Amino acid sequence: MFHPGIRYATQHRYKPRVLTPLQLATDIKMRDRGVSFSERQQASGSVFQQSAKFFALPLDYKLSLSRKEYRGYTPLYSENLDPSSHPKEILPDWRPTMESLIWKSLEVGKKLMSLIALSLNLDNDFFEKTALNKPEAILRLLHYPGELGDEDLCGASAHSDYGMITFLVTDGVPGLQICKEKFKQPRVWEDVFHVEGAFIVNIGDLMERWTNGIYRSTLHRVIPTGKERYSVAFFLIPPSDCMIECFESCCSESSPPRFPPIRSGDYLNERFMLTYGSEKELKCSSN
Ligand SMILES: O=C(O)CCC(=O)C(=O)O
Ligand SMILES: [Fe+2]
Repeated sequence: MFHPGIRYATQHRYKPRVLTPLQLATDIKMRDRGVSFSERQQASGSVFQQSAKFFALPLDYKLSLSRKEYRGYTPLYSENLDPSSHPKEILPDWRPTMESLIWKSLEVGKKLMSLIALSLNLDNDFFEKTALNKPEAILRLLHYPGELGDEDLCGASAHSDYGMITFLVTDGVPGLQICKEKFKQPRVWEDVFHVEGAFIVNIGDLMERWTNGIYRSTLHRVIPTGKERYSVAFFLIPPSDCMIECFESCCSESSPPRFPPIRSGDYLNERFMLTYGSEKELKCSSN
């Protein structure tokens, strides 16, 4: 069954937009969980096939799946649209392909979060019992058409992701960059190299708040290279009623909490509003 908290979104990317990461180019071995390297490659390979088929569909059809809240199709030059139904008749393999990637990514996410919990002196199942017991997850398929020409066009402007962690899979076309020292000027941008079969892992802003900056969300962006590019981002987000408050192990008298406690859903709504500009459209579900 499709988890009610899991969403997928499709997006043509061109214009600057706000979204997050600590970016570790990590090959997470799914073999441990019974998923082999080649199965994982197959899963992301068929996701890219479905993604390309989707973005090649007529615009009218894609617009019929326009974004509601943060789920659905967002056309070029807009952050205002998304789908209420799935392209099931036109792309019969769409749903199983996406669901398969979502569930596999969730398994990897749980495993990674248990290691992060240990590093913070928390029980290894801390996140599994709290933030991951009913997680929100968004799978976002991105398509960067690749034409250059307008100087203002940018793949994705500098941002950090909002949630706990993000997994990124790209088709290998360059463009993704990170800035390791986000508070220093001038910013130094480094290319993130493609590693076949690996996830790029971004730490999101909620982890930065929870850990008082011990896990820092790293600034990233996508610059246009003139080449068509596809990527898939899996955002792992705590349920909206999850309270994000500095962990005891991450603060002390000399290092007091830098961020006030906030509900995950409130934080996300704030950020989505800044990105998309309309409260009504962006309200986070509170399931
Ligand atoms: O396309 C990419 O590689 C990055 C996308 C991204 O940063 C995002 O969707 O938040
Ligand atoms: Fe991002």
